[in-house]
Amino acid sequence: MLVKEKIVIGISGVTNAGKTSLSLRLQKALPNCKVIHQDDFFKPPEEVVVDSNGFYQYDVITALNMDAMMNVVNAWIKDPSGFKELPSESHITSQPLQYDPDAPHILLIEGFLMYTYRPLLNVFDLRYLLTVPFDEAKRRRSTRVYCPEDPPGYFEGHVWPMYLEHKEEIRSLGVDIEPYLDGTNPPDELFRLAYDDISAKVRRLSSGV
Ligand SMILES: Nc1ncnc2c1ncn2[C@@H]1O[C@H](COP(=O)(O)OP(=O)(O)OP(=O)(O)O)[C@@H](O)[C@H]1O
Ligand SMILES: NC(=O)c1ccc[n+]([C@@H]2O[C@H](CO)[C@@H](O)[C@H]2O)c1
Repeated sequence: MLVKEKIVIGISGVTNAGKTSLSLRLQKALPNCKVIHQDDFFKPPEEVVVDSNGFYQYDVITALNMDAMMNVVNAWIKDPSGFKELPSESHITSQPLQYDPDAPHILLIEGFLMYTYRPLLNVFDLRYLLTVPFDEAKRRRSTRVYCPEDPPGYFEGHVWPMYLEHKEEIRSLGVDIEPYLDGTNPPDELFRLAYDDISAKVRRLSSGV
């Protein structure tokens, strides 16, 4: 008998910290686990504000369709084993890769801007933050192609300052965060650190001891 049958876990952190890679690995290893990616809910460019430098303001909450994201989250909360009420399952991984009828359902939500958005903040049972320093985040980001592409100076002029503001807001709100995960760990080590911490806490939350 489970004390808690549904557990929602946040994997947040700066751009390119490794959130997507880590979440997909965790999904393969955790029982009854699905993943939602916040990046799937960006508004189209024509709905994103452009500042006086010509920078699209992508790294703020208004660039995301959070109502649509909350609809998917709430659909999982209502019925973690199916999404019959949604027209499409495209914004959530379709099926868990590990089944265990005696284990709770787990939802991993990964995204860069989640712990200052109150409707989502209150849904999490566990909140993780992946950190990487400025130089590493910038280096990794320079290997990626976003749509629209990052213009010169975008990382220093928009992405990183917005991240710092977000981190400060998390601190000032007093949001509870699990021990930070160091995203500069090699992928296997990072996975092991996260998996061990999450599985111990899921066991504790679901059994009530
Ligand atoms: N532990 C790691 N060590 C080194 N590089 C990593 C690690 N994890 C991911 N990467 C690399 O960093 C880049 C970003 O990874 P990933 O997409 O998982 O991060 P993210 O935090 O989801 O990024 P974004 O917020 O931009 O979507 C990729 O090029 C990936 O190969
Ligand atoms: N997915 C998108 O529409 C998009 C477009 C431009 C930039 N981004 C970046 O994604 C990161 C979060 O993963 C943010 O740092 C955005 O700048 C996303």
